[in-house]
Amino acid sequence: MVAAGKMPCESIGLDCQLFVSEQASDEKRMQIGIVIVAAGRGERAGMEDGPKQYRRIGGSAVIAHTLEVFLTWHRATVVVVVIHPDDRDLFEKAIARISGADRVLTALGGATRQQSVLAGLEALATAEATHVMIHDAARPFIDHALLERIAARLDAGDEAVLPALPVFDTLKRGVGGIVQETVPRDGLFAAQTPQSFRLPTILQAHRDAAHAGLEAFTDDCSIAEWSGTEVKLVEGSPDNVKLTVRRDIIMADQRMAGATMPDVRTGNGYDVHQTEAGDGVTLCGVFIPHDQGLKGHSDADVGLHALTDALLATCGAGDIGDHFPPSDPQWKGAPSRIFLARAAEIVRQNGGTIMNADVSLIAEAPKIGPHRQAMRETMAGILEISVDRCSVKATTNEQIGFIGRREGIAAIATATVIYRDGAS
Ligand SMILES: Nc1ccn([C@@H]2O[C@H](COP(=O)(O)OP(=O)(O)OP(=O)(O)O)[C@@H](O)[C@H]2O)c(=O)n1
Ligand SMILES: C[C@](O)(CO)[C@H](O)COP(=O)(O)O
Repeated sequence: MVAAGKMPCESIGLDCQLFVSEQASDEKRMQIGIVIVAAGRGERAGMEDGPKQYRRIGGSAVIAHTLEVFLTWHRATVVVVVIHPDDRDLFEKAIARISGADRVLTALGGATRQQSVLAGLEALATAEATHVMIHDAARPFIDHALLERIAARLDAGDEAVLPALPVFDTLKRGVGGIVQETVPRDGLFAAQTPQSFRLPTILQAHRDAAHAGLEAFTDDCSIAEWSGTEVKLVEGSPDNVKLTVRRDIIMADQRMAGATMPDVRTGNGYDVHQTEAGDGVTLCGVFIPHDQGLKGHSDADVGLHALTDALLATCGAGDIGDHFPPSDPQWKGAPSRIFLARAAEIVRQNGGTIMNADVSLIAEAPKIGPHRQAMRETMAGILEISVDRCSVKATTNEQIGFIGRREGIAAIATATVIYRDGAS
């Protein structure tokens, strides 16, 4: 249905590219651009932890959730995000892991939401869009079903569309803590976003309002109403709440966390060391008396080396040689538990929880079975996880090849890690 392509553009704020999609013929007449306003300070939510649109809910910034919904909606052509000039770093960090984020255009916002929207509309006007959906970054629970309901109204020719829900509470007007009157709620609706328009209509209305010095509009439909445009109501979504106060963010975090798919990653590792004359080998942290030793810069523990690589692989952190180069004399004869502990630390620093560690040892001798439990307990101790999450298996090489000739011992390992925030 949609073939996405890139088109270079002049960025207003940051380097960027426009996201352009070729619509199927039935939708070709309409190009729906998106403006997401994210330049507010979020004072009502408290500024101690930064503007609310960059606070984390369910492991990602609020704005990342919002943006993802639009970037994955097949009818969105151009996406403009309006940011505060002080928030460039916060924005880039927040969207770094979103697929398609490199195709987002940014503009710089103003002191009021109204000014920020106008900046976004002006940016959109330079791109190919016939219609626009204007959305609050602070409404991360927007969904495709609501976008489709609104788009259907635009397809039908409506100039201005407002998603809204009827007000169910009894409404009071109060002054100084005293109720003055009960306000009839019949016909009253709570306005949501994305408020959606034919682009030339709302752009002109916004420009006219600004020229007239009218700066107190809190939403875009008010401006359309002021300009004499008929605004059609569509049913909003009860989930599409705006995060306004601190409690909203806490609730949103709990809700997102419950809904977020776990980010489960697996990594594998392999290691081999040559045998040499000696009196024993260290495998998975356990010394086993034997008629051979293992040659290596450290203690040559192939099991823990393979597992170290497997863990590093779950967060793209390179391999054991990157962190503990064999050329570095400080690792001479080092116990390999140091390497594994460091890999576990790196995983945790990236937001990972180690779920499982599995090592297969491939050795003609010594016999591993009698030591397997001690090995599992050693691994569990180093990784600080329970023993039932650690596994050690062993096999001979059926007397074939270098392992079969007792010239070396090898290990392969698999690690499973769940990441909360996405590894960085
Ligand atoms: N100057 C502004 C003010 C608001 N917004 C955006 O408009 C949306 C809705 O505004 P609101 O919830 O009022 O956000 P804030 O202005 O940030 O909040 P507060 O009034 O509590 O400071 C938010 O996504 C906000 O970032 C904006 O882009 N530019
Ligand atoms: C646009 C809006 O989200 C619709 O409900 C709302 O008007 C923003 O107003 P606020 O007063 O800045 O919260």
